Amino acid sequence: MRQTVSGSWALFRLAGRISPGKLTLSSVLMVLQSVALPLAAPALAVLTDAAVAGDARRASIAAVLVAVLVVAALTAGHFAHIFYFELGDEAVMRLERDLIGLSHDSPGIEHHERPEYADRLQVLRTELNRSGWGSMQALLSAIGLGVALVITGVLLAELNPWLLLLPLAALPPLVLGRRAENVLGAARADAAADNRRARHLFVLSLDADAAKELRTCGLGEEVRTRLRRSWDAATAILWAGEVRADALRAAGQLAFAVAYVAATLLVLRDAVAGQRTVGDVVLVITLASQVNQQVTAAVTILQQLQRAARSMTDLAWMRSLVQAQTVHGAQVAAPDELRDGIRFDGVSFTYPGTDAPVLEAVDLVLPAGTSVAIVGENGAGKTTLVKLLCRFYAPTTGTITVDGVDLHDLDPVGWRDRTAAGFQDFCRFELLARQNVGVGDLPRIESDDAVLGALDRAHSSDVLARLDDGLDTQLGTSHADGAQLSGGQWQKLALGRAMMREQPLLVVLDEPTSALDAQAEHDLYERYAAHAKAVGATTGAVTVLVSHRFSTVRMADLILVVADHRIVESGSHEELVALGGLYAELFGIQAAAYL
Ligand SMILES: Nc1ncnc2c1ncn2[C@@H]1O[C@H](COP(=O)(O)OP(=O)(O)OP(=O)(O)O)[C@@H](O)[C@H]1O
Repeated sequence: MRQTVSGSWALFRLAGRISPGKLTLSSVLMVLQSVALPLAAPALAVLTDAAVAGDARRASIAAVLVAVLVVAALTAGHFAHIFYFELGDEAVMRLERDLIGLSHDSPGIEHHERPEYADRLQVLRTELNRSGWGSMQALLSAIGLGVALVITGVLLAELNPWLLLLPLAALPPLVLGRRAENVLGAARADAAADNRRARHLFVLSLDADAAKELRTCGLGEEVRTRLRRSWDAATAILWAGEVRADALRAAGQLAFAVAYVAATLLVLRDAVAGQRTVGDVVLVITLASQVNQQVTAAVTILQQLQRAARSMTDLAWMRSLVQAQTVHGAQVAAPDELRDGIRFDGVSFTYPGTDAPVLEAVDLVLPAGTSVAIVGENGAGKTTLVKLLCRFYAPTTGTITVDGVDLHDLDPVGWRDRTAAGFQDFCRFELLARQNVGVGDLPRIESDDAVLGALDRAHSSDVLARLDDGLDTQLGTSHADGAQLSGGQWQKLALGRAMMREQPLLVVLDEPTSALDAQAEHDLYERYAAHAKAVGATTGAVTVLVSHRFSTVRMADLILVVADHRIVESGSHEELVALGGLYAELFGIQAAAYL
């Protein structure tokens, strides 16, 4: 309950920040809508008594009042809707902007890879899409409903205090209605397998690709028979569920009907005894039916608010997780060039939320101006090493220093500006071809010379030859006239992107050539090796390459073999082959496979 209150309050404050005027106006209109009907009931009672007494003037005034209140009830909500719809839309946009900020504004990516973060993000995205302005409606309705319940309660108590028990009688239809929903949900779950099978068979029957095999195997009738059987089975389960659900709903309504009649009789008895008027009987009849609706609305609104509050709490949790990664305090600017290189001293790393260390007490030196290859079996920790170098994570223990400065004291933005990176899971930016590559160095995104140079360094210029408008070609399926690229072509552009920065201190290539064939990768890395030497000579850049292809790896100045959470071997290709250890074994296996 505390979460619901604090979450609702957070939502209310958000609406207030967006537009205090719209919030006030829609709150007033919602309260008006909610109180109009309960207030119409006593007006109706006065109208009835005046009519019975033959007091035309009084009856006319009461009739006008009833009409005004009923019109207010019908229209105030409509006008409120216009304002809270805008408020809700703006709130969703702000929350989405918050989410985007959470995704991008931290130097690390730890939160992205935590299952709890991913779960909450998934729920939040669904909730924002699904409930949207509905949460805002629930919030404002709750305010109006609260006032309406108080008014109804006072009027009922004034008639007879026992009538305050009426809201309790509205609970059986509610509880049994929920049970009915569960029964239907269970029926839908039970029918899901047959439903899925039927849908699959239906799609199969219409599918152009399947048409050939269905004909050659003579499966047309068989598919139809199975489809009918699956539909029949699913429908029978759903039908049985519907019947049970309807019976439960009817039982609930019957329970309220009994209480409703009892309440009416209670006042009717007093009226017969002359203690109450006919108008009071009309009043109880009107209010009692409203109580049923109010209790149902209250429970629905409460559930909506609980969901909205959970979303606000999740968002706050995600915000605190991301803020914990935010760097505070003075930051050292990235050096203009590397003189010594990058050192790992006793670096251990365990992914947050897990127990097993991926790296343990790693000591290594990546000398300035060298190309370094990292090899090891799947899951050995190669990408983890790269992520630490890119400063996506902090080591659990130990330090990584860049020319003697702790990587975590370096300004993260400055370090990223001097990092060029190509990853296996690259992005497919659906932009113009020039921009797709140019985003690798944002200030030069529109520079043809820079983009063409990067593509050349990435050995990827051939992709342009196949694009109708060259660098001006729109890429991607989200555009009607967007060029469709193969996986390898997208990857080549991504490689070009990684080559955009001309003065990097760190070049990282983490299996960025998985969609290319062995020869293409080999040719490419020959270029990379030349490029690495060139930038190494000017900025002392370290080029780090992760690859499973030893023909490529052997070109590196230094090869690191990762196994058992450590660097188990390091040296040049010749040194490691001569050592006769794990590298020599892995190299031998791959060389034999290519013979
Ligand atoms: N975000 C994460 N959270 C928890 N564990 C992770 C995460 N990412 C990787 N791991 C684990 O860390 C270990 C090392 O993973 P890493 O991706 O560094 O291996 P790799 O050597 O690059 O493997 P591959 O050659 O298959 O790409 C694996 O056991 C993996 O399951």
